Amino acid sequence: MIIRSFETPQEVARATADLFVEKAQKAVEARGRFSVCLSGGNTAKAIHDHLVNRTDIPWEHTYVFWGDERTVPRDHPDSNVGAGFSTLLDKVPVPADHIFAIDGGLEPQEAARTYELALAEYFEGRPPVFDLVLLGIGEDGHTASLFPGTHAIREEERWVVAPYIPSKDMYRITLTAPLINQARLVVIAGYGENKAKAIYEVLLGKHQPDQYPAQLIRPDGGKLYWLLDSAAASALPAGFAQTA
Ligand SMILES: O=C1O[C@H](COP(=O)(O)O)[C@@H](O)[C@H](O)[C@H]1O
Repeated sequence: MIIRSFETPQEVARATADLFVEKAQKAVEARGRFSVCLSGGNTAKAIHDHLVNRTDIPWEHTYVFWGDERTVPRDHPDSNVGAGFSTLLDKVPVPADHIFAIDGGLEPQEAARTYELALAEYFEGRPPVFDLVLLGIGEDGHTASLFPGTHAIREEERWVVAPYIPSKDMYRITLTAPLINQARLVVIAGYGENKAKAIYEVLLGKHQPDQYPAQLIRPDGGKLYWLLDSAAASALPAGFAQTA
């Protein structure tokens, strides 16, 4: 695991975009395609702002998925898929048939099953291995839509589930930790002092994923990067995170 801290959120977004580009180029060189999973939230939007300006991404060989979605249609302001389009995919030349959106407008369990089928088809029945999974972190320690105290965090078999989230009073659709952990690279990006305590607990606290689900993210054979701004890293001991 590599933990880096940067002065500003902008630098976090730029560093994440740099890893995206590096991984995309290497994946296309090695396997002819790059499979990436996007996240939602403000952190994702800042990363997308950097990605739209890059001219060195092999978009025509890129395949796009999402790590989680809210149970709303794509044109709803809360939709992670909608935000992914408006902040990134509408602005870059990814072929439309390379985009695999979670359908938040469906009944939640059906949306989860439908996405599992889409993954099975894309990965030709083999366990999905994404080249890159981008994740955020919430101030309650959630990542993707793996929220504290929900059944999703104990899931060991399914690839996609649709838990009810009491703190949000809604269902979410989310990839599960075992699926995310098969990725070649996972990047958890976060900024803001409001996340500092959760980040400390995830990285240095007692192992209690039921309370801090981001503790479940430990890629099996791949790499994990935490990219934080100085505020998000402020509860970590000096020297714990590498500074840029
Ligand atoms: O609800 C969600 O929250 C996390 C973190 O969002 P942020 O706005 O604090 O960056 C996000 O990664 C996840 O995809 C989203 O659905």
